[in-house]
Amino acid sequence: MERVVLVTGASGGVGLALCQRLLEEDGRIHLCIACRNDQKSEATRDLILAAHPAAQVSTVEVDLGNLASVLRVAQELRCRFQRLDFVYLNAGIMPNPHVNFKALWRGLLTGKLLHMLTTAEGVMTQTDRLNGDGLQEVFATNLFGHFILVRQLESLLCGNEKPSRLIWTSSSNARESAFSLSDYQHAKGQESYSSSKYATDLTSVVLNRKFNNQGLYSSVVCPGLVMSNMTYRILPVFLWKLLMPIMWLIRFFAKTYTLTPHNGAEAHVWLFKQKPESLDALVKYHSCTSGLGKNYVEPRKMDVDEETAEKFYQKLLELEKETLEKYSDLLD
Ligand SMILES: NC(=O)C1=CN([C@@H]2O[C@H](COP(=O)(O)OP(=O)(O)OC[C@H]3O[C@@H](n4cnc5c(N)ncnc54)[C@H](OP(=O)(O)O)[C@@H]3O)[C@@H](O)[C@H]2O)C=CC1
Ligand SMILES: CC(C)=CCC[C@@H](C)[C@H]1CC[C@H]2C3=C(CC[C@]12C)[C@@]1(C)CCC(=O)[C@@H](C)[C@@H]1CC3
Repeated sequence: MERVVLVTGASGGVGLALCQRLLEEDGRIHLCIACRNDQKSEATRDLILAAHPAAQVSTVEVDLGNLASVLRVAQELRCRFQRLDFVYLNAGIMPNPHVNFKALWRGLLTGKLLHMLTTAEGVMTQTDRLNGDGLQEVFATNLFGHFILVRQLESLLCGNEKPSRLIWTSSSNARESAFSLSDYQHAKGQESYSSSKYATDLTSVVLNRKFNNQGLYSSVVCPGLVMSNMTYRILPVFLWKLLMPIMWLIRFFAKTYTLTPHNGAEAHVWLFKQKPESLDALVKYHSCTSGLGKNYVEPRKMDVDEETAEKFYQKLLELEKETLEKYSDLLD
């Protein structure tokens, strides 16, 4: 029986490249692409089929920043499939980004420039806002919508003959100092993206602890710095055009400057081929590209405190309970 693979954020960037690369690895998979609306789904499906005419590609529509939409798509997936083998939790946003060029300059003087260029630590801030569910938009889209999706799909992910896999697109921008248990949605700070990605790392660690014995394994990856819609929105186009030659040069020093979505999907594809039992739940798998363009994967231990992870998970469960009460009419 063919493996069923669900990819969120499949309409562009890393998600679309991942879909194409997965079909190059195994043309027999059933690929289910999740996009925000049916025009995007159809356009994405057509693009994928143009390169892989014999592929089995189906579509679902979900807005991960809208809990009613997440509950509806989970119900639809439960009706359509008996099992999901891989779920790539890849959709993500970084709204209203602001780059602090002075910090980069200071980084140059203090010898921290390379670290800043690869993690954006101290370089980037964002302005977040509340979404229609009354949640912080970045937390809701990058993490909580995906968390609810996973929980609603438990019957398709747990207790199968073969293990099922969750693969979260996190980031090397995930930082403990941007995250706080008392403000886990990051309403008060200006690093909502970093906080949401750290929260993703914590969630994956706990999901492994809770679900490995039911045959569900979770991993986190960082695609490296990829030029995608998300990154292009950070600076004006003319500035990116000026910076591009420098970025290609930086690649000789910074292996996480993968730059293209194809390269960025390296760790995702590598994980597709690994036995889950051989993976380390406390490791993030980074896509890397050498100066000469060779792709490879680098495992790096994550900076996560397991006690904080457990406390955060309890908070996610409380928020989940409130959500399910609010939307009880959408549940079976
Ligand atoms: N680019 C980079 O350098 C890095 C990216 N990442 C992560 O990689 C992932 C993919 O990003 P990337 O490919 O770069 O960026 P893109 O903006 O190209 O892709 C983001 C994808 O997420 C989808 N998406 C956004 N919001 C929602 C939503 N509310 N509901 C459903 N889908 C949504 C987008 O759909 P739509 O087309 O409708 O907008 C799009 O398909 C993200 O999680 C990002 O944080 C991590 C590290 C570095
Ligand atoms: C390359 C030069 C000389 C200037 C570009 C400055 C910034 C625009 C750039 C430096 C570090 C970059 C970076 C990201 C975005 C663009 C930068 C801030 C990310 C935050 C993109 C999303 C991620 O998840 C991170 C892994 C990236 C980290 C580095």
